[in-house]
Amino acid sequence: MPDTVEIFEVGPRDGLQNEKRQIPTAEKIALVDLLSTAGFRRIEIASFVSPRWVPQMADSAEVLAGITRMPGVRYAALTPNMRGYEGARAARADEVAIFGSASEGFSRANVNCSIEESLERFAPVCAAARADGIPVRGYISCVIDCPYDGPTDPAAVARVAARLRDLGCYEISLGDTIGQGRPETVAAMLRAVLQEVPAARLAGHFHDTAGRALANIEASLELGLRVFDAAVGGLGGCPYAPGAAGNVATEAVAARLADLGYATGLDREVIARGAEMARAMRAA
Ligand SMILES: CC(=O)SCCNC(=O)CCNC(=O)[C@H](O)C(C)(C)COP(=O)(O)OP(=O)(O)OC[C@H]1O[C@@H](n2cnc3c(N)ncnc32)[C@H](O)[C@@H]1OP(=O)(O)O
Ligand SMILES: CC(=O)CC(=O)O
Repeated sequence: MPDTVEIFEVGPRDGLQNEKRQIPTAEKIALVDLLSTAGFRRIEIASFVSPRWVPQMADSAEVLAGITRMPGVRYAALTPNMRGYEGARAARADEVAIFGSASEGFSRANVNCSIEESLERFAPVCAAARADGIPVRGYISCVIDCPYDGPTDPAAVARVAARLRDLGCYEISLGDTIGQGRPETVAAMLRAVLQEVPAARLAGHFHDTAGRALANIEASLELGLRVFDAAVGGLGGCPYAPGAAGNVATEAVAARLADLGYATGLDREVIARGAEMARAMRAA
């Protein structure tokens, strides 16, 4: 039996959030509906953040209302605070994600508060989600390098990971937001985090800015990670992380995992069509 690796598709959220053209809601829904037939178990499609900060995600409730929900697929949404959580719950997101940072500079630029203040905002979100039976995923951005503060100390990532674990996140996704990781720096960061959180509750989230995302995924596989975030067509970036190029492309991760002998359960032909659709959305 081949070892199984899950790809968590984030294209409709992380992929599209940075696109300059306001993509019509119908196009987003069509992309999600296609991806829903590819075999993903989780797809991140929405973000209940300030529409002034991220205008592209302003139609998140309409996207959640318009998709055809595929049984067995969980549709996820980012929720930075209680207001975001209430929006996601009303729109029937199947799971939510809180998103913190390992670096103070990025925390301030992205969510307008310190790391500690962001964790204070997340606490009621996690409590409410627990009461509602909605799973919460946690992100940590800038786990390797920060566009404002420079290299990130692995111990800082481990500290935030422990806090997200204590808040009840079922999984913590480690974001190399500006794609500067190398296999050796990724391994050093993971060794620190693994002191606090087991590999079974971690995911890798690599941007391909420097073309090393696949090598960084391989380094993470060696340390036991079996979930990786990716975006069809390599879409993506963060409006508050200068230099953050696209997420690692889902089709490239699926191909590399197949070459390495891992099963993903994905239909690569559907993913290829999703990648084409994503590229057309970007080119329009
Ligand atoms: C690496 C990544 O890709 S992470 C994802 C990309 N980054 C993001 O999505 C971060 C976006 N950031 C934000 O939306 C903001 O920084 C916030 C909402 C998290 C915090 O902003 P703050 O200014 O500290 O919040 P504050 O509570 O003072 O509200 C500011 C404004 O946002 C609105 N707001 C606050 N929370 C939300 C929310 N969840 N949804 C919609 N609007 C909101 C407020 O009503 C207020 O509106 P106004 O400007 O019309 O008066
Ligand atoms: C929240 C994210 O999208 C993670 C990251 O890229 O830092």
